[in-house]
Amino acid sequence: MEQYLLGIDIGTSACKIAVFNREGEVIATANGDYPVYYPHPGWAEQNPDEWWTAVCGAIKEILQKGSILPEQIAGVGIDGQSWSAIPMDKDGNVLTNTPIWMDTRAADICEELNEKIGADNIFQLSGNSLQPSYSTAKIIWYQRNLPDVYERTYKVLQSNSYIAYRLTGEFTQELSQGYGLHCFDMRTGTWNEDMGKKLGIPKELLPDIYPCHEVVGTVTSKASRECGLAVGTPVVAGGLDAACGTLGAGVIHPGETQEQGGQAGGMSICTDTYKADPRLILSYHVIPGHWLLQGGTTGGGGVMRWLEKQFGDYEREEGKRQGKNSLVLFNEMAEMVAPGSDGLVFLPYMSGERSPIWDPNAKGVFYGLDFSKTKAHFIRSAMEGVAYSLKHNLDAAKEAGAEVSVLRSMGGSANSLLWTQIKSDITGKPIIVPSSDTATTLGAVILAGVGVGMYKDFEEAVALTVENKRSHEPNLQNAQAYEKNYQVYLELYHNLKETMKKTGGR
Ligand SMILES: Nc1ncnc2c1ncn2[C@@H]1O[C@H](COP(=O)(O)OP(=O)(O)O)[C@@H](O)[C@H]1O
Ligand SMILES: O=C(CO)[C@@H](O)[C@H](O)COP(=O)(O)O
Repeated sequence: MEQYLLGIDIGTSACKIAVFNREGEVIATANGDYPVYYPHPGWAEQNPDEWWTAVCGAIKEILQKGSILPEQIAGVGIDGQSWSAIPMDKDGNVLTNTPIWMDTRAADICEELNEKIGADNIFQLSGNSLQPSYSTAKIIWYQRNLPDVYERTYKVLQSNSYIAYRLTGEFTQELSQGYGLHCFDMRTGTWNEDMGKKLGIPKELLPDIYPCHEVVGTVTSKASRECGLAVGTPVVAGGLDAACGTLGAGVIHPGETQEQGGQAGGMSICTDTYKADPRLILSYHVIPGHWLLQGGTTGGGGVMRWLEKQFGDYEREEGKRQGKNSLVLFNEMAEMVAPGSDGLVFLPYMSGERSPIWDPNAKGVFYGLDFSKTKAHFIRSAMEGVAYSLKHNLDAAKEAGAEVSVLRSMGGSANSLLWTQIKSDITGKPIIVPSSDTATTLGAVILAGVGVGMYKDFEEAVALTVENKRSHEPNLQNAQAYEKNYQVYLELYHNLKETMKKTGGR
């Protein structure tokens, strides 16, 4: 009976489940959707129980459609979106929806803590500046605004650890998501009790930390009844989605870099020495002894999803007639517009903005409208705006001493040849695409495979499983149009920053 590995990705737009064989071939995939709730400006929440329901549905589907026996699954790896803060009671109940990585409701708390503790003291320990998107201030927000929830909280979990809990009944934290909390010492990978006290986060709320590939438990009989996996199937601690996607894109050596096009956009540079910058994001990689210097916008692939939802009724219908995805039609339209979108420039700050500007008041902007502009211009300029944010982050990383030569792209946006080419042209970097939709689950599966001993180590796993599908070289003919627009992009935010504060948003 051939043995397989199962990967679970708790993405922002959906959970993605995939079963792989040892060689990294996809045996079957299934997705399960769930909503993001935006109850107030600046808020963005999800219901972790809805993640679990979607995961169970997708696992059952995958076992059935892949004709896979539950006993064939040798191990499970889970990755998840960053910076959730799931308050759990002792019996394993979720006490309220979790604010997700886009949520900026705790901006005032961050200002207060930065003032009181010293922004630099926080950064020196955690390698990250204290910003509302991270998990830290969300916990303090519960304390102040939902005291009943806070009182009943036994442990705070992250997205992937929550699914690990539902599968195994174990409360855990793994290294790569430690960066969500500013009492996590980024040099030693341990909780720092002293900083926890200063921030107001007692150590008791935080689970023990495990290496990402360590087996933390096995599937319980309750979980088996709910999701269909066999009782006793080993589950590893798992990791951050960006870090698993980085591993699944084959990025395991210093200097290698992943480009991420999920709901969020961004990049992750692999380092084997501690290299932090307050404008960027620092986490542990999911492979031991390595860090990821990351940059991330709030408006990555999600911008295209949003445009499609708001303005894609016609393409959705037409797509059905032509047997094409509406996003494929969006791509075809954008290809008809010249590089630079005839001067239409987009700022992708769709839920405030994360690195490198860290501004919860930042807003999305289309600049340069006139009567000649069409829907196709909006689509292309949205793609270009996301690519400018990538360049902005890469430039900040270069200033921090992390030089990048090649990008390895993953995530839904990497399905688009046009968007990937635009990113290559705007950054001036060659881009390799190993796999777009399954890189992240592959990373989770590699963790499981190393954890249960199916692979000797990460080198062997990556050599066996990661395959380059296509590559893009930067087209320098487009450089001038893009460079001009990039300067406008930078100036727009600079000039609108104060105005953005006045128009609310949080
Ligand atoms: N052909 C395409 N062209 C442009 N964008 C695409 C295409 N296919 C998928 N996407 C984008 O990919 C995003 C989903 O990527 P995914 O990696 O699945 O995200 P997440 O992990 O955040 O749920 C969507 O927001 C969608 O806009
Ligand atoms: O913050 C990060 C990585 O540090 C983001 O990548 C989020 O984890 C969201 O990921 P997606 O759901 O968009 O894949």
